Amino acid sequence: MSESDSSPKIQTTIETGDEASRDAPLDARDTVIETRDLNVYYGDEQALDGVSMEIFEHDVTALIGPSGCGKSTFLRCINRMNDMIEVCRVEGDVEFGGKNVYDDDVDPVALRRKIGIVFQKPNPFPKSIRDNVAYGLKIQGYEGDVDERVEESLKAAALWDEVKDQLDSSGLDLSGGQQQRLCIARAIAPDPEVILMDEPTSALDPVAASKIEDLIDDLAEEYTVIIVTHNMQQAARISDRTAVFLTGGRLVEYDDTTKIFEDPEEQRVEDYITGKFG
Ligand SMILES: Nc1ncnc2c1ncn2[C@@H]1O[C@H](COP(=O)(O)OP(=O)(O)OP(=O)(O)O)[C@@H](O)[C@H]1O
Repeated sequence: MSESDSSPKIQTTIETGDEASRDAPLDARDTVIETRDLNVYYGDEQALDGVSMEIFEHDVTALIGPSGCGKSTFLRCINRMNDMIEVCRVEGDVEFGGKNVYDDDVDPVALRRKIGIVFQKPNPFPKSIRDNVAYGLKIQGYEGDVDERVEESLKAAALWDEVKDQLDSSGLDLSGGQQQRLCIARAIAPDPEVILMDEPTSALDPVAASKIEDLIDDLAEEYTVIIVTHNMQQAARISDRTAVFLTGGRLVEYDDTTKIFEDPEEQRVEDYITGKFG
């Protein structure tokens, strides 16, 4: 059986207690993802060192830190994108909705529908706009109205008004910012719980980047968003909580974004944020 036609093994609903929403105070949000003592190696090189962290529902969580400190590695562990890197070895737990995503009975393809990912460089398929968004739906054997879902996803990605009359044109003909929103629509279509974003605006001009930032705020009404960014102003602007990774793949401080940027506990974090290194 191929990965794509196997039935979803990952739990697809998250047990939440009280009605959680973006309006809930930060300390009242439910845990969606929890890592415990996560260690990741590429061959002999350790990229993450004992990372234990909870991600909360409807949060925008920013992962910041200097180059090579393991932010992208951490992000890719959450939906098992690191499985595709042969030399990569993961130890420890990554729980999503209470289930360890590294358990043998978890289907990584089903997991990636629940935890979508958007990369730094927009990477639409060389297909029509419609087919780009419908791609995941077709793989999962979606039984609803595909065109309706494509429209909903493009609306949720703030792209519908710009492309509704050209759904059969190639996704590659769009501008960089539009291509990135198309990739966001593609991630949204299978109805995920979590959207991972790895520096989603760093390849875009400031206007296109600002549109994506606004969109992230809207997306958090519906989804949980985890974003890697090198741009500290961006982290401060758009995130609820910020995790600071430093050299050696260690999570050094994780707190409400305001606390991290205004009054961090760790001198090293203050030094990093104020530009003393990094
Ligand atoms: N595919 C890979 N094969 C081997 N080593 C890797 C691979 N990907 C990452 N690494 C190493 O793991 C460490 C962490 O890299 P990672 O890309 O996770 O850091 P990062 O904080 O996201 O960096 P950046 O901000 O530059 O994107 C680095 O030393 C990097 O060289």
